[in-house]
Amino acid sequence: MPSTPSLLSARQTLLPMLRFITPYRGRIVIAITALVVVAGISLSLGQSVKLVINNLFVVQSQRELAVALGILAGLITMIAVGTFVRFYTMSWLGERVSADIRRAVFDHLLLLEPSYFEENQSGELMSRLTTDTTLLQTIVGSSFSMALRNALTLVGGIAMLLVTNLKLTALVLVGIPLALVPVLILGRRVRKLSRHSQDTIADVGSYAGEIIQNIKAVQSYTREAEERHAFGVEVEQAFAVARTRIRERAMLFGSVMLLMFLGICAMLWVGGSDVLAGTISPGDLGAFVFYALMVAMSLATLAEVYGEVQRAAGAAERLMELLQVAPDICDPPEPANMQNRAPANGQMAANASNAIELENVSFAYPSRPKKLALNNLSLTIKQGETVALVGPSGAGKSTLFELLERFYDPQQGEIRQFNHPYRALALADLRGRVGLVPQNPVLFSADVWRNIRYGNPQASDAAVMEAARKAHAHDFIAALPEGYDSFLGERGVRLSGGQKQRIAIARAILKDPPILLLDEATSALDAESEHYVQAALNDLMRERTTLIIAHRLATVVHADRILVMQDGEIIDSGTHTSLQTSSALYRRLCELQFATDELAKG
Ligand SMILES: Nc1ncnc2c1ncn2[C@@H]1O[C@H](COP(=O)(O)OP(=O)(O)OP(=O)(O)O)[C@@H](O)[C@H]1O
Repeated sequence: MPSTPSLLSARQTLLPMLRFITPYRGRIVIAITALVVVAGISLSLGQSVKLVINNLFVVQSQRELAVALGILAGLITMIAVGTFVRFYTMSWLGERVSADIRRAVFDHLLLLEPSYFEENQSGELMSRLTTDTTLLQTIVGSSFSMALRNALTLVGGIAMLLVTNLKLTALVLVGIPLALVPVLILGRRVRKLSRHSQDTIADVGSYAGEIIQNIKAVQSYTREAEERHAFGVEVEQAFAVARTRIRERAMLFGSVMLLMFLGICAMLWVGGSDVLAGTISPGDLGAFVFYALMVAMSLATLAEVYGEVQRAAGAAERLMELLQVAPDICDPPEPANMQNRAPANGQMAANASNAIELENVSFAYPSRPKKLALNNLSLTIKQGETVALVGPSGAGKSTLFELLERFYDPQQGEIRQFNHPYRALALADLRGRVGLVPQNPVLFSADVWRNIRYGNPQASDAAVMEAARKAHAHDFIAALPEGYDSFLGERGVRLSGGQKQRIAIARAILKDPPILLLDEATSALDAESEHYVQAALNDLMRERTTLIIAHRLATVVHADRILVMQDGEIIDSGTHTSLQTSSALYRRLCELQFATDELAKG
């Protein structure tokens, strides 16, 4: 989404950026002081050059030459020290500010609701977190101080030129506006191209990310050649954009150099003639050339830095844009006070007999606003009840779970938890009371301890092991190569489906929520796994309000109530026995879904 840079957007970008820089005012003052001192001393070097040349060619005195060189050496030492201080402080600032921005962006991302991530690819967000922040680091850490130093040298240099020789200065000053023309024209284009370039790189990243994640699918369908080609096209597109950008930058840099040095040649011609005619001293011409070179160099550097600033402005724009995305789902200004922040089982307030209520809830996913995933749904689940959800694929069972975790807000109707409307509850309170055991549990690339403790970070080792025991997971964990210290997840031990589920169940046991959302695995587990998972679930469900997306006969038979869903509506409810006579859809589902169970039973 390339945007046209405007003054307004620049201001909108820079203002929020200030909040990241102001905490380090002190260091900025130190850096700028060092910078001004160095620039001042550099400018005075011209006078030393004049002294050295005049002593050498005009006075021809060995002693005075030594004094002039001594002064020069002293000044150069001061420049070295000043440069160290400036360089260190500015680079420190660059690293610090980009680290702060990285953290702020990540912290902000964690607040955004899942639908944001459906619309924005993770690869692009990653690229913003890494590439864009690195760009900003260069700008704060080096480009900014380079720009400031060179701007100072430019102004000081022109002043010194004027003092040294008016006629020659006039020549240089004609060259400067000429050099500024390409800077302004090309600089603007560089900024636009830079944003485009970053976007295409992000596309490359997300493409590769998706393929790597799904490498098995690619290989099993032997689509390597196609993917290679498609990725090649992406990379070449990114290269083409980058090539245009660097060509513009190179032209920017080259034309400034050309114009400046042509100007200096013209000046040497005029000045050299004056020295030959005896109207100015060789020292004056020497100092003048020194200042003119300084002015030329600083102008060239400014042109280059300008291009970089444009690039970084693009990066900053994207980052600040991201920080300004307001989460749609967030805490209310004054959350309802639920007395027990995490009520233990059976300790609920006496009036909280309804654990979950849905009243005329209608919901469509933001990406498919026309299709109602839940249609005018009303439902009350009493505390301690076990309710099974059954229904054909696409009926809205998982959607109901998503709403109960408040990943989305319904467009119509209200959801309540223990008599409090969802929108009045703090998210941490609301989600703290709901435990989810998903069909495909997520394991992080961390050890077993951390994976189970995700349910409750404060839990002691003993509590983690106790939860694992209750989830019938302790024995297989103990048999892992490093027991509870074994790494799971992406780069760790691969666990079977049943084992993963038991880890997820242990996590939920540790969290100890009053409401439980269970999404049973559809894939058949082997008899032994099934037995352990079922035993673990039975332990977990005891004394909790439980809502299960059921795929197994054993589950529905034990449920207090079964809800039959179709097309986002609850079309029937009752017990297994009553539904078998009252609901045709339920009977059909039973025949289809539970056929395997019956088969297994013999
Ligand atoms: N993130 C999403 N964005 C847009 N539409 C979605 C999204 N997730 C689900 N849907 C749609 O919402 C409807 C309900 O889907 P849901 O996943 O709740 O069904 P389900 O009953 O859980 O089915 P299954 O048993 O196959 O998981 C479907 O039409 C589905 O295509």
